[in-house]
Amino acid sequence: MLAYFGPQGTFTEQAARGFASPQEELVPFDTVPAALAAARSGATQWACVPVENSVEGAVPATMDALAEGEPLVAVAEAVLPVRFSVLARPGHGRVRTVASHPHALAQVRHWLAEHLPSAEVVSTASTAAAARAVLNGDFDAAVSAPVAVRHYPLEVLATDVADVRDAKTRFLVVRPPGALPEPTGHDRTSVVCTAPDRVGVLADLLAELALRGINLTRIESRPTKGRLGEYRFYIDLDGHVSEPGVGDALAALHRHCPETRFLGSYPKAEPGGPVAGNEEFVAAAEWLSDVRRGRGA
Ligand SMILES: O=C(O)C(=O)Cc1ccccc1
Repeated sequence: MLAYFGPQGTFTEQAARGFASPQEELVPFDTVPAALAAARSGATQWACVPVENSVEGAVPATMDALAEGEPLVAVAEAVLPVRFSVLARPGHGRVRTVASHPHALAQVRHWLAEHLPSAEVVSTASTAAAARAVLNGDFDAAVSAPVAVRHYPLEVLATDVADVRDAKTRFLVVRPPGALPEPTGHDRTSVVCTAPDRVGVLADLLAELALRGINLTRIESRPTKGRLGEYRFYIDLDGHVSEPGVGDALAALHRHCPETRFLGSYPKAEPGGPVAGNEEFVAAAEWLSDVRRGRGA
């Protein structure tokens, strides 16, 4: 069973269908924390959640829920293009209210200003929650994933709506810690480090990656919600924890930030980006091991 951020008809459902085998049961949850809780408790084996968008950035609910509570580890990612459909009840009158997930609304602001300038814009928990609410008569229109019309009998007012062409959203499939996916040569590793309050800690973290030739693909900070000024750094980098250079770098991050949580090493959805010179790390580790055993110099 695979939990996903629902209800039925979200972009996340679309992403989850890409991972799941045809016989896998997909179970919708109305919030990201609820989908993750299902995987944590063992009610489902996995959970699929949105993590970031190329236009709006991180999905805070996912970031916070992965850094807190029982650990979960990503085993796969998916990147989906996002274009929206605007849906309304058949035979609707003037559109006075339009609803969607905040990430969706942020990506259609110009379209709304041009086509529905007087409509009140309302945030909902997800794009599909907005479609469901339109069906229930709570709002007049929803900005939804194109698949939503398969689940909710609504009229399509517009398709292919997006202020920014080629916007993409990245999703993760997570599960409790277990055997890691095998390295593929095009992997990503995610960690979250809670930074101790000292001078230069962020520079130290970045230097550990740079001096090993490791490509940082993302860094985000979020408050820990404990003390003002206390932050977590979410770091994504190219490579797999089983590679010596990446493993070395993660150990170094842990030395700087004892509160470092491993969030997974998994194949990248879109291969590319420089790969660190793994062979040099392997050769250096073998050389060191020989030296230590008195077999080399
Ligand atoms: O609400 C959804 O459909 C989601 O899966 C989250 C989301 C919202 C906006 C763009 C991409 C994903």
